[in-house]
Amino acid sequence: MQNVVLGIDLGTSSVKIVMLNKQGELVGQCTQSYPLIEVKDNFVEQDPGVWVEQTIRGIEMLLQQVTDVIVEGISFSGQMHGLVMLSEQLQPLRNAILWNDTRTTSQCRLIKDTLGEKLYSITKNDALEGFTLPKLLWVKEHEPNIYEQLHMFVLPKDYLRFKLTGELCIEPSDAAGTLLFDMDNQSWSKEICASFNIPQTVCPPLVTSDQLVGYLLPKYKELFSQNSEISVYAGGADNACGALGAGIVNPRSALVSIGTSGVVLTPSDTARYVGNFIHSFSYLEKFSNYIMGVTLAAGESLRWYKSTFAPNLDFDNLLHEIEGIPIGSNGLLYTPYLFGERTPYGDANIRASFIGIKNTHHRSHFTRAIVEGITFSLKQCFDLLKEQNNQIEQIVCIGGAVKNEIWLQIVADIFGMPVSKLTNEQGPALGAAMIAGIGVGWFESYEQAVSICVETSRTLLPNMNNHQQYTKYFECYKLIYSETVSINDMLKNIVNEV
Ligand SMILES: Nc1ncnc2c1ncn2[C@@H]1O[C@H](COP(=O)(O)OP(=O)(O)O)[C@@H](O)[C@H]1O
Ligand SMILES: O=C(CO)[C@@H](O)[C@H](O)COP(=O)(O)O
Repeated sequence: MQNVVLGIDLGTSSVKIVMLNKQGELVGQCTQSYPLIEVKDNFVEQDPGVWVEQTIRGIEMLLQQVTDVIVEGISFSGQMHGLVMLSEQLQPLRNAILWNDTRTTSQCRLIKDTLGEKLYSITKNDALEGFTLPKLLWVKEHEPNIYEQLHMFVLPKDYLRFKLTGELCIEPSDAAGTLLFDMDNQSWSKEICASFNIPQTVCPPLVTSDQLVGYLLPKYKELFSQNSEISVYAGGADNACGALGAGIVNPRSALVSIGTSGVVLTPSDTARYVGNFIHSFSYLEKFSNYIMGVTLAAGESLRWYKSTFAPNLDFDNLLHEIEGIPIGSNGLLYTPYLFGERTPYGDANIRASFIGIKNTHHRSHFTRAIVEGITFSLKQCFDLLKEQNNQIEQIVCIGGAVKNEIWLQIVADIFGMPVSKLTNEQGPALGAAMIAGIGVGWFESYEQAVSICVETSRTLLPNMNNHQQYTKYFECYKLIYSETVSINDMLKNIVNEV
């Protein structure tokens, strides 16, 4: 019998559950997928009930694989910003509206016009379509009968935790992504709530990430063959947990996460507005912060491309064919703007392009261009973070894409820096398990948890010849946005007219 904790990461494409022991070893892991509900352009939703069902299914599967364990605690990580609206009976009033849903451009304009400079001084962020407040205002405007029934909103992992414990709360790393949070005071902003006539009672109670918030409800505890209670700790936003799970605890390192979204993140001493659509959010410890750039459709670009043009191949076979293709895909460039883009453009209208197609290009050139384009987009984020933090000397890469070493080498070559991968690339779920480990008293601090649980498995060095070639392509890549922005605006108008 060994004692373990569980980390549950409610990702966009799937829930990942890991089981961690006190020595920092993963003794089991399991993934369960769920679909996006894309009702129309710019609308991306999920059914919160499915998150709960798939999590329970995942726990059951994990307990079949790994027996003879006593689970001491559980904690959570989750996709950020998603709006889950609860009625007075604490039932979801509609599907969750996700972080990559960009229907809220006019609500973002309203937020900027109403708050002016206060938006930046209070939230330290721009008003972006993916954040939670614009979503609330969209529902208020377009579905007033639903908005009237709102008792409280929560974010995805907070809903899942609520269903498993009966306790409702949120913690600063996710509250920071709502645009209703006062970053300096680490509290809900009375001023922002009042500006939009939002009663502060709809904001969930704030706790800290490693705080004990309740126990697993009896009907779920029955899944585990143990008598002792299972303690539940709040957890954090997926990018904060991913950074913890990757050992990013000081500004000398940066995280590159390539999941559905792409993220480049580095810790920051202060909470401050940066500009260029760099996000500035709370990390897991009180008054700790990070800054990050986000590519909306990173892994999602490859998923979309594979399902549309190579549905019968798995990711490994699809990516295998890019090995023989030259750097720059023989002059083919891709911009990953399937949902619009956050950093550095903050533009929900822009759409993806392939530029430079010629009759000698085969599918494998397109596949390589997709991978290179996603990575160029992350390099743009990285360059902006470097302007803020010139101490970065180490990059750790996590997320689904890390399964492929060809892609990881492309990251090292485009960034021109060594890139490390971890023994366990499930960064956010590991980070959540580490929070549970701190909660149950196994680890004294986040730093100690990192030293026990995080292990680099391999560091890929950049090929500087390749980097130089990529630098030329990168200069072309950066021009595509400004060259295509007005075409995409025209196209949007035509589509809307038809
Ligand atoms: N074997 C693989 N090789 C390269 N990329 C992969 C592989 N498997 C999955 N991916 C990429 O990882 C993405 C999913 O990453 P993941 O971290 O699970 O996302 P999320 O946390 O958003 O659910 C997929 O969309 C795909 O682009
Ligand atoms: O919106 C953001 C960050 O601001 C996304 O990074 C989401 O948090 C989803 O993450 P993944 O599911 O892609 O890991």
